[in-house]
This record gives sequence, C-alpha cells and structure tokens, in this order.
Amino acid sequence: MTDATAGHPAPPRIEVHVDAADLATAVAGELISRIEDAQARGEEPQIGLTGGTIAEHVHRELARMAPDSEVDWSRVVVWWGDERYVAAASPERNAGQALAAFGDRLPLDPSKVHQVPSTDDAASVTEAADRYAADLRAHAAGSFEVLMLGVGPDGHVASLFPGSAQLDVDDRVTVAVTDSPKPPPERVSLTFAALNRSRSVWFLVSGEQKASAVARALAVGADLHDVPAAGVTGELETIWFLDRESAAQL
Ligand SMILES: O=C(O)[C@H](O)[C@@H](O)[C@H](O)[C@H](O)COP(=O)(O)O
Repeated sequence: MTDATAGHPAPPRIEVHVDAADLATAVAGELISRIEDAQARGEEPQIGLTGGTIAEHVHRELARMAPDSEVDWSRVVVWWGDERYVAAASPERNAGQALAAFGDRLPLDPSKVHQVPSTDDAASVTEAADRYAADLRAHAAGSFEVLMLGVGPDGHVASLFPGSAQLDVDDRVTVAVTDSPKPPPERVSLTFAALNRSRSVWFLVSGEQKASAVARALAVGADLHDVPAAGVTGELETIWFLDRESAAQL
C-alpha cells in the first residue's frame, strides 16, 4: 500500500503465478475482495476493464466465482481502458467479450456499464472518443478503485503504443487512435491522465513474449515513450500480476 507518511505511492508489487490460469484465478479473487471491501465502506466502486487474452481468462474466472461472492453487482460501475472502434456486435469489441464471459453470473446494472461508443453510435472514432470523455466527466465519480491493464509485447497498455503522439496528450481523458499497430487500427483509449486516476493499477501479463516488456517497464528510469506501461501508477498501489513466463527476465 502507499507510504502514507510521505504520501507517495508504494513501489510496484510483483506477484508471480505458476501459469495463466493461476494468474487469472488470483486476479479474479482479489478483484472480488476489493469490490466487497469497497461496498462494505458504503462505496460504489468503479472498475476499469481491459481487453486481451489474459483479461478473457480473468473475466471467465469472475463469472465462475461471482455467485459465491458477497458483491452486489448492481452497485459496481464498469469502464474500459480502451476499446476498438468497430460495430457493437463485433467479436473484436472488448466490452462484448467481457459481457459475454460474464453472462448472467454478474448481474450488473446496464446503466452503470459504460461502453465506449461503437461504429453503430458514433460517426467517427474522434466522436466516439469525445463522447466517452463526456461520459467519464459526467459519471466517473473520483478514481477507479481498480484499473486492470493488459500489456503488449511492445509494452503498450490500453491503446497507447510506443512512440505515438497520444502518449503526450495531457489535457484530455480520451484519445482517438487511427493507426494502431495491433489490429484493428481504430480505437479509443484513455490517456495517462485518466489511467492514473486509479487507486490501484493492476497489470495482467502472461506469456514469454511479454517477458521483455515487463522487464523494460519495471527497469529504473523506464521511459513511457518507449514502454507505455511505465507511464501508469496507482495512487495507492501498483501490482504486476505475472506468470513464470512473463516474469522470466526479472
Ligand atoms: O484492446 C486491446 O487490444 C487491449 O486493451 C490491449 O491493450 C491488450 O490488453 C494488450 O494488447 C494485451 O493483449 P493480450 O493479453 O491479448 O496480449
């Protein structure tokens, strides 16, 4: 947790799990615990979800564990750190993947599930970014309780990629991306300003192809322009949930 005396975030905590399945179970269990604690404090926690492969495992574990939890899912507010600018029904949508995995086992309040506008709703990726920013301004009360982020082999998080101009946008909470090196090309991403408004930031990273990015992001003096994951830090804590393969170069 934070060093309350100095008011500075604690150094990143690193958890190494045996494999992706074990990692996903640990993340899902910890997330449920954090939500239960927040609700016990009378809060309505805001959770930032991410896309990607390990995130899918986490979503499935959440669905498995949710019915046995104490969580009132109708009092959880859901956002996404990034989204692909495609049709709402596209299998490429991060929100669609998550909600399909949750099924009816996480009875969320649809009015508290804040999806990024799709090509069905917004005429351009810029309009989608602007509308998501307006939604955040209107409904994001305070910081995310937990923001989860996958990490690409190049060290990208959300849709903030190495060397991109969006890395230096500090006067907005969302940006439009039109040239994502990871398909599809058009996306909406939270900016670092928005990503860092998180009490806890959790990086979810599995697989040997991520080992270099993990080591580079955690290196002293890491430059967010080279490895964007280095640009995100929790207000209270930052946890790297790794497996043995992604931790191999630490
Ligand atoms: O929309 C996206 O693609 C994700 O938000 C992206 O940031 C993802 O989390 C990483 O690319 C890791 O993805 P994998 O876990 O599939 O490698």
